[in-house]
Amino acid sequence: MTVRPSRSALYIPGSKERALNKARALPVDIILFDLEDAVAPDEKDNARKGLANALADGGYGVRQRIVRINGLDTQWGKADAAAVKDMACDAVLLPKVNSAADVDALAALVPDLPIWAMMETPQGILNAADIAAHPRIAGFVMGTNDLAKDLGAQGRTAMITSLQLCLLAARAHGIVALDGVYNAFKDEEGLRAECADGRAMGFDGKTLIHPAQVAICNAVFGPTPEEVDLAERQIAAFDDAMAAGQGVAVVDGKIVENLHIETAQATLAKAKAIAELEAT
Ligand SMILES: CC(C)(COP(=O)(O)OP(=O)(O)OC[C@H]1O[C@@H](n2cnc3c(N)ncnc32)[C@H](O)[C@@H]1OP(=O)(O)O)[C@@H](O)C(=O)NCCC(=O)NCCSC(=O)C[C@H](O)C(=O)O
Ligand SMILES: [Mg+2]
Repeated sequence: MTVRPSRSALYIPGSKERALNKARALPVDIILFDLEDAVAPDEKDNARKGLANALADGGYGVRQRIVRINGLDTQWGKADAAAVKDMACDAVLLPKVNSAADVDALAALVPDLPIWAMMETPQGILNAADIAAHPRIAGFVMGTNDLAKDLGAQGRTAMITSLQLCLLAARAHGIVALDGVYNAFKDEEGLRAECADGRAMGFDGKTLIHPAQVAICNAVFGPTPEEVDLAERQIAAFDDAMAAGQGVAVVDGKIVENLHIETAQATLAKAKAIAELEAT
């Protein structure tokens, strides 16, 4: 089983040279190089050029490099799409995706790169299944700030239906799903709780805005030693049960069936992939 960890995805403003440099040494799984909301209108053209140069210089190691462009309905979107084709990146992230037709429009301009979709508009959420089914889509990124704005909503509870609709769509179509950002970047306990909530919902990881958030996010979205130990014991107990002609084992007073073994194997595969990543 091949697994690519997607625990932490850090936004880096494409216009901030120091942040672009710092990211080369951060233990983050995904870098979201931003040309959209983190870049002021007057800086857009310079940010596009500076980002292309930073990516060409390299040094981002095995981290997945994803460039968030401006929407194609903005004055910068088409130039971003044209530029991203030649950038040394792994995927392109389209903001404010409303429909699969929006993905078609970018796919026509950028023929080769996988496309990720920001899920952050009411229309986009309602069309999540169609968007996730698009053959070029590789991942969803929740945009909870824009969504809260458009819904006139406040707080995590107001996001739950939208988060779950996107997760259902992502799981139905086998793509990655990343939770939204936690804006209070100095509040470690609040971040930890929201990471745990996102993981419990089924997200693969969380988007971040500051390097100080990376360690907590990686820890919460990675399997704990206890989870690895349980997975190993479940697999061993199930193997013994099968050898004895039984289809069910019992571990820690709970039944273990084939479906639990699939989860246990996924846990071990994720732990192995993280260990390999962290050894590089
Ligand atoms: C939030 C910040 C503006 C804070 O910046 P700053 O005051 O510079 O923080 P620090 O002084 O604590 O920084 C310490 C060092 O870390 C580097 N740094 C800071 N942020 C980043 C980062 N994101 N990536 C890499 N490196 C970073 C600083 O350069 C300092 O380095 P050094 O001087 O060498 O020690 C700032 O963190 C920031 O701009 N964050 C990103 C904001 C952003 O990207 N916003 C857009 C994405 S969120 C969004 O749009 C979600 C979605 O669309 C939605 O709708 O919800
Ligand atoms: Mg947004």
